[in-house]
Amino acid sequence: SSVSRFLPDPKTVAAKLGVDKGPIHLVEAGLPKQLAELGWKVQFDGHHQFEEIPTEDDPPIGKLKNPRSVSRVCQAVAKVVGDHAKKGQLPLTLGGDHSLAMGTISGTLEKYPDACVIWVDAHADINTAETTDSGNIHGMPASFLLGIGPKVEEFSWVKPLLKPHRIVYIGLRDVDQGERRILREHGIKAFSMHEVDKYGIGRVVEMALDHVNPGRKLPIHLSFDVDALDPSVAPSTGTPVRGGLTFREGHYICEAVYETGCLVALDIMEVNPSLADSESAKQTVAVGCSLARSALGETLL
Ligand SMILES: N[C@](CCCC[B-](O)(O)O)(CCN1CCCCC1)C(=O)O
Ligand SMILES: [Mn+2]
Ligand SMILES: [Mn+2]
Ligand SMILES: [Mn+2]
Repeated sequence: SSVSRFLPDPKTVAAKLGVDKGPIHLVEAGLPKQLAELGWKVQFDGHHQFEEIPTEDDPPIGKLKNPRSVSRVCQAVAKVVGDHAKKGQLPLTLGGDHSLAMGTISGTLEKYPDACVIWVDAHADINTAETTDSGNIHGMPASFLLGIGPKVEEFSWVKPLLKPHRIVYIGLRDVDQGERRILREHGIKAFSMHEVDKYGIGRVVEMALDHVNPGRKLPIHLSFDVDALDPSVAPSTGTPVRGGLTFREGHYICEAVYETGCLVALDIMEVNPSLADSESAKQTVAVGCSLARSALGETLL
C-alpha cells in the first residue's frame, strides 16, 4: 500500500508567506485517486500543519536561514515517514522544500538502515554550514544525512546514517565549488547532464543502480527534485536551471526505479505553483503527479 502525505514548504511555514501550497495542488489535481487507480491502497493522512515559528523568533544561525522551523518540520517528517515505513507502507512525500529530505531519508533509514538513495536534482544539495553561500537549507540536506561538515546543534537530531557509497545523483548541472570538493573527497558518484547526454538516460540509470544497488537487493529511496527537469518541462520551481532532463528522461528514471521492485520511499519535491503563471504552475503540478505515478507503477503499455 502507499502512503501519501502532503507537507508545506518549511520556508513558507517560517516565512508565513502562505504563497506556496505545492503539495495541496498535487492532491487537488487528483494524485491520491490516480494512485488508487494504479491499485495502491492510498492512506492520505492530510496536510501536515506545523505551528509556525514567526520569522522574528527564528533568526539565522550563522548563515543558515529559518533553521528552527526547518529543523522542526523535518524532525516531524522523519517520525511520520519512519512510522509509516515500519508499518510496511511506502511513504510518498510531496514537497515543498528539498530540505524536507533530511526528514524523509532519516525516516527511511530508521526502518531500512541499508537503503540506498537516488537523488534526482539539478543541484547536489550537499553544502555544509561552512560551504553554503545562500544559507538556504534546501541546499544542504545531503551533508547532514552523511554527517559531513561542522556540527549544527539545531540539526543534531539528524543521525548520519547515510554512507557515501549509498547515494547517487542524476541530473546535476548547478553544483557549487564547495559541493564539488565534497563529492570528490567523499567519492560520491554523480551523473551530471553531461553523462546523460553522453550515455543516454537508460545507461545512466543502469550505471547509477549498479553503483548503489549492484544486486538490486537494497531498498531504494528515490528523492526527486522537479528542478532536475528542464525548466520548459517544470517551470514553477524555486531554483530552475537550463539544460535539464526532458519529460521522458525524468519519467524513465521513475519507471526504471519502479521496475527494480526495490522502491521503499518516494519524495517529489520543489513543486511551487506560486512561482509562475497559472498555466506553468498547472503544468508543473501535472508533471509532479505524473512522475509519482511512474515511480509507483504506471507504465506506457
Ligand atoms: N546550491 C544552491 C542551490 C540549492 C538548491 C536547492 B534545491 O536543489 O533543493 O532546489 C545555490 C547556491 N548559489 C546560488 C547563487 C549562485 C551561486 C550558487 C544553494 O543555495 O546552496
Ligand atoms: Mn527549495
Ligand atoms: Mn534539491
Ligand atoms: Mn534542485
